[in-house]
Amino acid sequence: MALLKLEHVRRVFSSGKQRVEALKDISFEVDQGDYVAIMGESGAGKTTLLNIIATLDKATSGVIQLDNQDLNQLKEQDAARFRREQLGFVFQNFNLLDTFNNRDNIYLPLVLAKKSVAEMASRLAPIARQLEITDLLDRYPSEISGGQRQRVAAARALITQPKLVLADEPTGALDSHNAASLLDEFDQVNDTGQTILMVTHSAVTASYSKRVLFIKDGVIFHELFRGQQSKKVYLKKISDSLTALAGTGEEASS
Ligand SMILES: Nc1ncnc2c1ncn2[C@@H]1O[C@H](COP(=O)(O)OP(=O)(O)OP(=O)(O)O)[C@@H](O)[C@H]1O
Repeated sequence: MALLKLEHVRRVFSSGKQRVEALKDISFEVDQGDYVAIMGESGAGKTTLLNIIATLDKATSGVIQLDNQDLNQLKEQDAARFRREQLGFVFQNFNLLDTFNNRDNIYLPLVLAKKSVAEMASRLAPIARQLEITDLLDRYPSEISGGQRQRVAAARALITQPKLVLADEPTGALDSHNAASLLDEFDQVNDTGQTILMVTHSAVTASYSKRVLFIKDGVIFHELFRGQQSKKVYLKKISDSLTALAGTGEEASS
């Protein structure tokens, strides 16, 4: 059974006479344990889609369900709690609080959920080991590298044991070495059964996923599955698909 289900999702932004149909008709399912990358050119609707799944925005029409719960029907106060308890977020710019040390940054969602210090510590230990940040926990975000900061942010996303991790350009601010090491960690996290949905512009980043959805003008234009292919072959197919995607845009506008 699908963990996340979208059916005919549409999002229209209107202000005055202007009307933008950011998402026209999006349907897809994500099973538990899947690792899905969403790609598409600027303005394709990726952020809009991620915001709707994150309950930060509502669809104009259509159905969005996580674990059979209808997200478009959530009231704002329930949505805040839903986000805290069911979702983990990893952003391009880390979004860590500079006045908190790394441990307290990671604990924050559990503090909001009123968990005990003992429980927070016992949850953190294995995650910190896996992400190789145990020795960095007493330092502040300003005292560690970008790659390490993103691993701290990943720990904060995972510590609530979310049903779904949403990552928005998680490697966008990282050099290729740090990006590769973060994505290796994501792979291991996914191997433990954690479901991940990631928006990225990078074909290399997307090649770590099990499946890529390509969005164009608010619809799903194309889909690739990694299956048993090597990462190299999968990466080539992702790059070719991006070229085809850009090509159809040029044809359409010429
Ligand atoms: N609040 C808004 N009001 C009006 N139009 C909007 C709003 N937010 C997004 N749009 C429009 O919806 C479309 C999709 O935008 P979206 O931000 O989802 O694209 P994207 O694929 O994430 O782009 P990028 O890769 O540049 O971040 C664009 O045409 C954008 O201008």
